[in-house]
Amino acid sequence: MDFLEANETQIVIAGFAIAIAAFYLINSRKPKGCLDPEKFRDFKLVKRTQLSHNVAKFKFALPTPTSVFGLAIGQHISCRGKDSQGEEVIKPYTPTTVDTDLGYFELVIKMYPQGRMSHHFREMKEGDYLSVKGPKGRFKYRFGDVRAYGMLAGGSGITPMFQPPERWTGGVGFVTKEMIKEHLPEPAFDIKILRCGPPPMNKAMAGHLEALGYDPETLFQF
Ligand SMILES: Cc1cc2nc3c(=O)[nH]c(=O)nc-3n(C[C@H](O)[C@H](O)[C@H](O)COP(=O)(O)OP(=O)(O)OC[C@H]3O[C@@H](n4cnc5c(N)ncnc54)[C@H](O)[C@@H]3O)c2cc1C
Repeated sequence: MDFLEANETQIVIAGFAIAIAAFYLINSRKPKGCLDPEKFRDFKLVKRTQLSHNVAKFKFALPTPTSVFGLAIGQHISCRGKDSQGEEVIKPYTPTTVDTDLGYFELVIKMYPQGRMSHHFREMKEGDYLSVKGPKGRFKYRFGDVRAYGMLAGGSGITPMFQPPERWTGGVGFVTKEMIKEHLPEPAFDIKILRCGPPPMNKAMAGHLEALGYDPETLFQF
């Protein structure tokens, strides 16, 4: 009996040792990200592309050409800058790139005339550094979690939706109830509808989704 108990203890200890070794092996193989959730880190602006009169794409370099940013799809970052009065300002932004884009990340920013962080981005030149902290956010995309996603986006809320699809194949334009019915998965327990837009749009979409019979449990607002 004593012999059996001693053997069982050894098996349990061996099991623990294997589990710890496997944990370290898996984690040492996982590429480390460049973000720190506690501390701001600086990234160099290497390219700035004007997309319209008030929207620009900002490309930032990671420490090496093979570095991984370390941001799950659907999560965002905090960016720190200075407003026109020289006061510190921190705002959330969602990169349009994903972790398979090695060595860099990109932000698409809409700059408002009186916007505080907009001022910082408007002033940024190639070679300047941006302070970034993260990852942040309640939403985490995991493949297979639901059967289908539906996405409703407007304004700068389009940026989180740029991440998952290679190319947008859904509808474009003023979003009506009919448009939702045509393009989004029908109400069901195993789908998720994501929405991200200006507050009036989010409110209108919430009304349409409720009227169409979507369960609130299947809705997520960024
Ligand atoms: C999760 C998340 C992700 C986001 N991702 C992106 C992204 O990828 N790209 C992007 O461009 N944005 C994104 N945003 C929005 C972003 O965080 C900022 O809200 C946006 O850049 C505006 O910030 P700002 O400091 O420039 O403007 P603010 O200073 O907040 O001003 C916003 C607007 O209000 C007006 N305003 C400000 N003060 C007054 C006042 N006293 N009276 C009247 N009007 C006033 C300004 O003129 C401007 O039009 C995201 C937001 C969230 C929550």
